[in-house]
Amino acid sequence: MAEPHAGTVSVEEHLTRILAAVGPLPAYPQPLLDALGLPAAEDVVSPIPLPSFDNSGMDGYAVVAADVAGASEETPVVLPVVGEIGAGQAGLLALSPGTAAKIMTGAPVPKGCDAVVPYEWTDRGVAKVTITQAPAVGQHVRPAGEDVTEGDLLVQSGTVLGPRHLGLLAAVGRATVLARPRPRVVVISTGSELRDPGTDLGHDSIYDGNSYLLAASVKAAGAIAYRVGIVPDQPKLFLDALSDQLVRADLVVTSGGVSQGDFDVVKEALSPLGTVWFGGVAMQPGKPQGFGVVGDKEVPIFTLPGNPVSSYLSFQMFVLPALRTMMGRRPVSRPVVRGRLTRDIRSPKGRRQFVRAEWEQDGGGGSVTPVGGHGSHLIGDLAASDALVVVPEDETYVAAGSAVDVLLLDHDF
Ligand SMILES: Nc1nc2c(c(=O)[nH]1)N[C@H]1C(S)=C(S)[C@@H](COP(=O)(O)OP(=O)(O)OC[C@H]3O[C@@H](n4cnc5c(N)ncnc54)[C@H](O)[C@@H]3O)O[C@H]1N2
Ligand code: MOO
Repeated sequence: MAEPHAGTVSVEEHLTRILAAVGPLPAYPQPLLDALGLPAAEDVVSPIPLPSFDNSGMDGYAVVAADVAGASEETPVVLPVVGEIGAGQAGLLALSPGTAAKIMTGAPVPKGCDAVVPYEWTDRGVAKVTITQAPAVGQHVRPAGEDVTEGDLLVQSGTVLGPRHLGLLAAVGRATVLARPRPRVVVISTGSELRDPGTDLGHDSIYDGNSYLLAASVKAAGAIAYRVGIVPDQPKLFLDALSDQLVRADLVVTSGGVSQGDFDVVKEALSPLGTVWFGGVAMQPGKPQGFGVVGDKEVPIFTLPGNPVSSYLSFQMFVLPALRTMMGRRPVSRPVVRGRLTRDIRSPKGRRQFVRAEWEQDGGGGSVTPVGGHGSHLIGDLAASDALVVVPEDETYVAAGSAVDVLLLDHDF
């Protein structure tokens, strides 16, 4: 892990320290459905061709095309029916000239057969069949290897596995695919004022929104969230909860208790360990931050500020890139797009400000409208937003109409 650093740092400096301390989790063969949304950690080549054998594309009769070449309504061809071939029940291995066999869609075509006559071109006869239309050579026969050849590269390492990839891997017989596991993330909310949603609220208490905000963000990132119950502002209880949870954690995220208060439990509990840095990052919201490692296995821990918007933003800027690194996803940080600002913005000097906003796509670009105030407690405004306008540290005013950097919060990347 990187040496703890003192004082206020830039967003980039903080992120660089984090990414230096977090690496990809070791890949292992995962059942296909567990790998949905994860990048493949191997090049997958096909062990078999697809189709894997010549098979019928229609329900009908397997024939030798030359036998029925002259068939028409006026000059029907009658052939004896010598057998029936259902999908997955191939009895007949070869077809003699001058005969026909019933065949179902997907069933292997017998040797000697080079066309299938669909039922609609026949009288559907059982002992003998009358054929009134001639198939071309090869018609309705789906040849082996038409789709995929043995040895074809099906999925390149790094491809994020979606339904179509997983369907293809199953179709060639793969039961598992090598992928990095989803990080298991323990989310702990701290604060003696917190109550669980669904319980009664005292005059001085609030509902614990953050553990839901953060755990849902973890899940949205493709990782596994373990939301731990609320921990009151007592360092011993916090350390107990943390050590109970470390056994199942690849990463820990806490909320609250990291600024300058008299009861800042996370800072008080973890500072003596010497493995977690606490300090300011030059951003708003989200100035008070902490990052380091805990436990024998040096599990990375992010101690995020308690104000809901600060917590969410810190997740987006720091935790999300760490999780994506662990899963092997690229890019690790949300891409910046450019948009046109519809209203003036004021911003504090020396801190990069992230302004909650609504994005409106128009043609090739988009416009972006700030939502609500700057306060980092305004979770209502956060929920009404789907974008963040990024105002650089040295700018204190951005005029309506300016082109600005924007982070789109609901975009998959
Ligand atoms: N004297 C100073 N005070 C504060 C400073 C400072 O520099 N000097 N920084 C302010 C900033 S900026 C932030 S951000 C907050 C961060 O404080 P903490 O991380 O210690 O968080 P708490 O004090 O525990 O809580 C802050 C705020 O958020 C509410 N909260 C906490 N947890 C939750 C939760 N799970 N769900 C919903 N809301 C939560 C809490 O009730 C407080 O209102 O510090 C400033 N103070
Ligand atoms: O930095 Mo705090 O997160 O502004 O409210």
